[in-house]
Amino acid sequence: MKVAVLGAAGGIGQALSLLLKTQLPAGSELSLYDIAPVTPGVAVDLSHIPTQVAIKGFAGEDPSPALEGADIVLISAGVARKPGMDRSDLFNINAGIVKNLIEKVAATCPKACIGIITNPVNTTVPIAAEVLKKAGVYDPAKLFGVTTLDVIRSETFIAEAKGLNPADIKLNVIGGHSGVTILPLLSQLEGISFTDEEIAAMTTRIQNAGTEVVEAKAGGGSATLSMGQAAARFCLSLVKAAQGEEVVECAYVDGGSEHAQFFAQPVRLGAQGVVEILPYGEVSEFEKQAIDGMLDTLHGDIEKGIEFV
Ligand SMILES: NC(=O)c1ccc[n+]([C@@H]2O[C@H](COP(=O)([O-])OP(=O)(O)OC[C@H]3O[C@@H](n4cnc5c(N)ncnc54)[C@H](O)[C@@H]3O)[C@@H](O)[C@H]2O)c1
Ligand SMILES: O=C(O)C[C@H](O)C(=O)O
Repeated sequence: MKVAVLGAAGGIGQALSLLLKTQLPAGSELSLYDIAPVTPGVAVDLSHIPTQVAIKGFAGEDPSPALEGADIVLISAGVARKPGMDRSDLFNINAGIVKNLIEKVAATCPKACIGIITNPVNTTVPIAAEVLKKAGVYDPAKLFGVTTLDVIRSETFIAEAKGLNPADIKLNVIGGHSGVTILPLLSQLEGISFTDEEIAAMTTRIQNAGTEVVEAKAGGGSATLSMGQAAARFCLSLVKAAQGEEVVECAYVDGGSEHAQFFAQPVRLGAQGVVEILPYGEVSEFEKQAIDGMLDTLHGDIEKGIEFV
């Protein structure tokens, strides 16, 4: 199993690469790519950690050498938010970066599962889909917007609020990955009850959690360490699924929703990526209204990505 991380010298890329170096199964290969010249050095640094995961770093304009033979490609290359910005403000720079990188993925490892972390995810994933379609290699079962950070934040905040172990919290977070398009399905939590006020406040906190980090970092970027953990969890789920384990994760995927072409919801993973896009189940009236309320934004975000390519 070979995993390529594009954007590997960045805040997320380095944290993610560290977690993968220590947690991928023995015999795996890790390939780090970034335009930053430090990237081979990041790989040398990580290579001194005693695990049976081979690691190599690549810098420069062309990611192709890093992509050769990759089974999984995780993309966090691009710019991050500063206070006062929305994720959509990153479109002008990140859309082109994702487009160029996906063209190389299409040419070099067209059968790889691709996890897009680069924001705005609601739009960069449709961009990736269009690029792969143009290259004639699009398999919707293998393209994911990584929304796992919304899931782990929900697990953390709910456990904190209710005095529980976060490991015991299991929930779906659906929609997309920005503001009102992030919807944790709190009504589905078994054995945990919330007042209407608590539901509204918890939903808002989860939706604004990215901004909470951006403001706390005061111009120094957005979530990197928690995102590294989230992306590692998602990647390790893909690896487990490839090895025959039954795994379900929420992700932003193509073609499983009545609401929008791309929608985050639970997906059952297997050796070839998505085996089945699962229904997200019963929702409360509050959640139904929240789904209706996110759709204009989500459709606009998706359209912007499709038009870009
Ligand atoms: N999906 C999510 O939940 C989530 C969470 C946090 C951050 N993000 C997004 O992830 C992205 C990266 O965030 P970060 O904090 O790691 O940023 P960062 O600035 O620390 O790192 C980005 C890296 O991308 C590299 N890069 C830029 N252009 C490149 C190119 N063309 N090819 C290869 N590498 C390139 C840079 O050299 C840098 O090392 C941002 O867009 C951010 O908004 C997404
Ligand atoms: O908020 C951001 O800009 C980064 C990321 O999407 C997050 O949710 O933390």
